[in-house]
Amino acid sequence: MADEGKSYVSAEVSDMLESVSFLNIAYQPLKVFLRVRPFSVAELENHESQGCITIEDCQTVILSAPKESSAVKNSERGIGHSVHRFTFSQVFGPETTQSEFFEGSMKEIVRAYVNGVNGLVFTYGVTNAGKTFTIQGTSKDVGILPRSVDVIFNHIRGRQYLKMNFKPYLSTAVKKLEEAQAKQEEAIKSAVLASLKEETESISNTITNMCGVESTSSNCTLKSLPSDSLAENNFVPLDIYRTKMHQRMQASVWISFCEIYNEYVYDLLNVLSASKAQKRRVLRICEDQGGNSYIKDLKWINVQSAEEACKILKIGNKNRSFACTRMNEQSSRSHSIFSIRLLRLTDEPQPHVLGVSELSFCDLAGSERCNKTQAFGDRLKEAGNINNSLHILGKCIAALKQNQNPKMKPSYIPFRESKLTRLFQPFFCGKGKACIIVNVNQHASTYDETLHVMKFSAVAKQVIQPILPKNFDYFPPKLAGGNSKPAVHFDANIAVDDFPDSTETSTEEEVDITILSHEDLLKTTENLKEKLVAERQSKLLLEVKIRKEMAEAMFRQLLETEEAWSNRLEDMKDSYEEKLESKFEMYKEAIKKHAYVCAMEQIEDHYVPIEEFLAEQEKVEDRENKILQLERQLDEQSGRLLALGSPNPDILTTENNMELGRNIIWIFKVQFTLGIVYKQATFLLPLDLMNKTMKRANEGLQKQCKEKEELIKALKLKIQKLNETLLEANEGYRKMAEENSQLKHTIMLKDQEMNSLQNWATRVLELEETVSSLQKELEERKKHFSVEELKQQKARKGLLANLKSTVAATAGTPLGKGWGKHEDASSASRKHVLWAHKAKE
Ligand SMILES: Nc1ncnc2c1ncn2[C@@H]1O[C@H](COP(=O)(O)OP(=O)(O)OP(=O)(O)O)[C@@H](O)[C@H]1O
Repeated sequence: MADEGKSYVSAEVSDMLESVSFLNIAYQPLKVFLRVRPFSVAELENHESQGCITIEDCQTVILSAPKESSAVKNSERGIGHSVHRFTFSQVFGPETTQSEFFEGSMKEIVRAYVNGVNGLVFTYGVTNAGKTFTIQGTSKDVGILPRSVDVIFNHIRGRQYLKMNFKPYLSTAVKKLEEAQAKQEEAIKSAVLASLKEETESISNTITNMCGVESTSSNCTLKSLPSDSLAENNFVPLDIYRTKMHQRMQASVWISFCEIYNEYVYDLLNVLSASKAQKRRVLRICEDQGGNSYIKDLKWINVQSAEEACKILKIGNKNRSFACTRMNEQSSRSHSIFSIRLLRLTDEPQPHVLGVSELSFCDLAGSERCNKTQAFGDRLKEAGNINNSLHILGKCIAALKQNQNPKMKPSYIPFRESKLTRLFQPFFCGKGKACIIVNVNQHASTYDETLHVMKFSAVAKQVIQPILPKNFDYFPPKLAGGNSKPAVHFDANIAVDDFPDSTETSTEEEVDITILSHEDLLKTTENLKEKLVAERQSKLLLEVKIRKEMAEAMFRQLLETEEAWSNRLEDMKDSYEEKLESKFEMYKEAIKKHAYVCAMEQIEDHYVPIEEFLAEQEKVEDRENKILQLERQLDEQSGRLLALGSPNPDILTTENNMELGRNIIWIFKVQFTLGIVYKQATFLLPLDLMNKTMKRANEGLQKQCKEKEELIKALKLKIQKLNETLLEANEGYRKMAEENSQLKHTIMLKDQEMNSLQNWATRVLELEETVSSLQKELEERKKHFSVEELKQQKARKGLLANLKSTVAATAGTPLGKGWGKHEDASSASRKHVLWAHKAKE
């Protein structure tokens, strides 16, 4: 049995954790929850149940491959196992209710979120595994998203900031809006809400029932929820996490909903015209100065109740890309991201922002293979894009896991290769807590896909997540006021309770110094001086520490950026090289093909099969032989004829002896062999006809000879033509050689392109130089800072001298007045020094 998903973290990572402990970064393993969905009646009837998944305990499941699965076939071939064991942060069986699941998985994240820590939850699994059910649920049985919204609104109840003049901006910033802009926001919200028809409000009604807006007690849900639903779901009150919130704090909730479909980002809250013919606008992913990704121009809608939030969820769902696959009638074909930003503001007439935290729910598209869904055309393209982005997510998780092992060479994490991972990147780099919900069904038919999902989660479970300390601003927020001027300063990860209350005053400052004696005053002055020095020293130390941390963080960021760039360059170089090589090959092939086709065409025109040619040649030789034979025969016959022309006396005697008037019968046997035909002719001729006959035979033979000669001529002509064809083929070959040389020339040009790529590499070197110059600058700044330090010390000495002389000079004057002036002057000079220092910085 393969044992997967165990935590191998402690031994490997402890060294690394020690080495970075000075940065006070908290590390915690990524939480991975498994939810097994129950069978539906139809599935049980289809015999989908084959005992593939067995829950061993609350953290372990065992997967046993069914007979038809590839896993069984592979294990029979000796590749892999047919039984696998996986461990998770927690396993939720098919009988788990929505509320139990929310309790077990989301508690920690939502609690951290309302206290200012960002959170990301995403569901991973094959189509029809219950991802959407887990996040959104049904109108009767809501999922983790509506439940989290409910907890958030219960948490901020009574302290909601109802105006819309503070709005989330970029990735972690807040923008202060003018009155007109705030009104515009209200109009946008009304337009979005108006797009939802009245009759489709069942979810939100349920939520209204659940949270019972008019009710104030924490168990209002129990009171207002329908009794049957309560019995069915064993519902647990949602607002049990109502934490002690600073009474003087207000909160404003903003919501966005988008989808990544075929690697394009779309805003699901964009109101489209009723005709639906309008094309959806594609949004871009950008980065702010801190390197945080955000979706440019994404709509953020201010919501003031859980009901409104659910309406918005419903509106977004209407615009989502669903399709009917073979495995799920309403399959999500995109990754959807529902985000809630909580702005924490001070409770003042002119509030200022204390912090922003974000909670995102990402419902990933199903990770099925294309053949299982029987996808074609658009569906196939979707499946390809879904699989690609999930594959890159898997690659990032694997690289994160590898990089946490200090013994292994750090590998490049391809966050930028897909939109999804680009948006998730900050969560894996310390922006907040992330958790993965792995959804699986128990179908035997999707066993192989489920096994794949489990393997992904086994790797994910070993990832250690860094959580940056609250005072460590790794992602410095850009802050903008009404006119995009810097307005408010806050740290996204600082909890409200951690903020010092600026309105509180020290009791010491409130002492009336006019009632003190001269000695007491001197003592107080001395005390104050000491305190001042101590305070300054501690501030300086703090500043040095902060600067050091900042410098280290910056340096690290620079190194990371440099590494990322050089990796990217390497990748680009490799891919260009690959592309060039494949193009060369393509061109080569194309030219070869072209040349071959041309040669074939030429040959086809003049083609004489070699067998035919040889047969013709044989025939010619045959006929030549026959002609020779015939000539020889002719000679013989003409010799005989000549002999007959001067008759032998013996013969004549014999002839005389023969009957007069009787013709002498000469029997000639003329054998002709013309071509393939053998002809035997027997002539019985009277002597006087013989000459004529011979003459005719001679003529015939001559005619035949002529014919043969003509045939020979024709054959010679054919041979000549064949020779010409050969010459042409030769010419074609020569042209091909020429084209080949042209190709070589092209290759040379491509080589030059390669050289230009090498110039890129030189640019990398230049970048390195820039980094070193930045380092130098940093050094200089440090030096500068120490010089400033010296100056400040001098100013401080001058300040003290001033103080002394003023005390001496005011010995006879009313104390309060002189002291007050002196205080003003010294604070002015202090401010002056500080301003000068800031300006130099
Ligand atoms: N825990 C559960 N209890 C009861 N029914 C469930 C559960 N999980 C899922 N279902 C039901 O299974 C079906 C498929 O679930 P769902 O649509 O959530 O799958 P999915 O993984 O989101 O699929 P896709 O990726 O195709 O969108 C739905 O009808 C849903 O109601």
